Amino acid sequence: MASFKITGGQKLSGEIHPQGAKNEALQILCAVLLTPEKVTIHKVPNIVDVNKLIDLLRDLGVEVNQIGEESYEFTAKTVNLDFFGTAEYTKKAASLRGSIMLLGPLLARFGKAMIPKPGGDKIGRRRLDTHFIGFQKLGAKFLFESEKNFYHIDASSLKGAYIHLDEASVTGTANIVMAASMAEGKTTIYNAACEPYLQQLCKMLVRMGAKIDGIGSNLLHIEGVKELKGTEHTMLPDMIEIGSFIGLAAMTQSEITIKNAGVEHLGIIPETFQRLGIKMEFRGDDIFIPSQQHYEIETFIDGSIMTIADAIWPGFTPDLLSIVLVVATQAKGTVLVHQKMFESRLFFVDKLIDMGAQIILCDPHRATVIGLDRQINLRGISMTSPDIRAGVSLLIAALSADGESTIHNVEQIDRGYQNIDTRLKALGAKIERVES
Ligand SMILES: CC(=O)N[C@H]1[C@@H](OP(=O)(O)OP(=O)(O)OC[C@H]2O[C@@H](n3ccc(=O)[nH]c3=O)[C@H](O)[C@@H]2O)O[C@H](CO)[C@@H](O)[C@@H]1O
Ligand SMILES: C=C(OP(=O)(O)O)C(=O)O
Repeated sequence: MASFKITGGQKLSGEIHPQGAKNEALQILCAVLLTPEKVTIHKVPNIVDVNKLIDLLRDLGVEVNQIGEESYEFTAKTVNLDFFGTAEYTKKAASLRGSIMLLGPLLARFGKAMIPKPGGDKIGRRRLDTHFIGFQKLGAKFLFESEKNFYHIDASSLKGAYIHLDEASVTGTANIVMAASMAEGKTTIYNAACEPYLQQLCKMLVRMGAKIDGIGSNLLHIEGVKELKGTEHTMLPDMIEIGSFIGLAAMTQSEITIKNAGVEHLGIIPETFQRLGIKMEFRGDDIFIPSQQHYEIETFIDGSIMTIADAIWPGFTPDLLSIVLVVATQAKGTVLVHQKMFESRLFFVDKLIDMGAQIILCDPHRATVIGLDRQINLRGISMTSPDIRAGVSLLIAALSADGESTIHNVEQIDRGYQNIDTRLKALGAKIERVES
């Protein structure tokens, strides 16, 4: 397990380039299985989860060719379905969440697929009903081997259907869209998730020959086609990284420019940080965050305490709530952070409390943060990163704190942030990676 040793209290400065979006990459990589033709993908982030998925594609027989630092060609001419039966598949597929999206394309193209219970962050219950109910509506048969935690799906042919999703699941929508893109006839998906990741996936599928209407909304109409062809795709900048960098700049009083941030795709993210009082300027497609000694959390119009809650897109993504929470610890004012989707994502606040933050964990979903307005600095401690976003929040807290901190289990952070220590060191951060 690797750790970061961090000496806090340094102001950072300079430019940072966001990586390609992790959660988009996981969808796009699975989609290469939909065609025997070559798919070229750019801005592929070099992060653990994405590299694991590329490895899995290779194991499944996909020809993988890295043609640049962040660019790959994938050709799924033949796919080795026997690999499903191997212990290696079980081990690898179970180690990340994104592997669940192998199912849709495999079902569409080969009529069968199987997967162990996927991994990903342990942030509460992460059910998969939406995925399997959707496949069943398209005519697939579904079997769950509970002793092995293994899901099997079979469909001699998929037929278009009307599907009202029980919840707007991000990966569930991606899976069903990919399966429906080659099903016979028309599929309607209502209550679809429409995060930029999904908009990007749908646009890519359309370039491959799919017929999809309603992209960007929660009502998708898909007319199945017999085959899909190759294409080229470029990932958007990672909006969660961008939000993390905005929070990092404010918390450490740093002047940072986030280059080529894809501002038009960030939805309500910049505005949410602005409501915490953080100043930023949009310079073309860059976001400039000036060094700020103080930032003051707004109240609602009636003077009541601000609540920041997650919601499905175009609401505020749950993946940035941990960052909002940590940034609020040094703001002036009070905010209620309400994590509606996941029930174990706020428990990391006990570490922030140990560092001196004023937080009341009201229940597993809600935490009230009373900002210190820099009257007291956080103090460095030793801690363990419980999940990817809490990990980065603790890193931000440690970079702003007095003294030294150690963050263990930084593999969690590496799942989603490309060379984060090296990139932050280039801005002046004091971080040392210690392998043990
Ligand atoms: C690999 C990947 O892309 N992971 C993302 C994906 O996970 P993933 O696709 O696994 O998450 P889902 O969208 O399925 O659901 C997330 C959670 O929200 C709940 N839920 C969802 C929809 C809804 O209308 N109501 C509701 O309560 C679900 O029960 C679940 O607990 O989307 C999540 C929600 O944006 C993000 O946190 C994850 O980073
Ligand atoms: C929860 C996340 O990832 P995953 O779904 O891969 O666990 C995340 O990216 O914040």
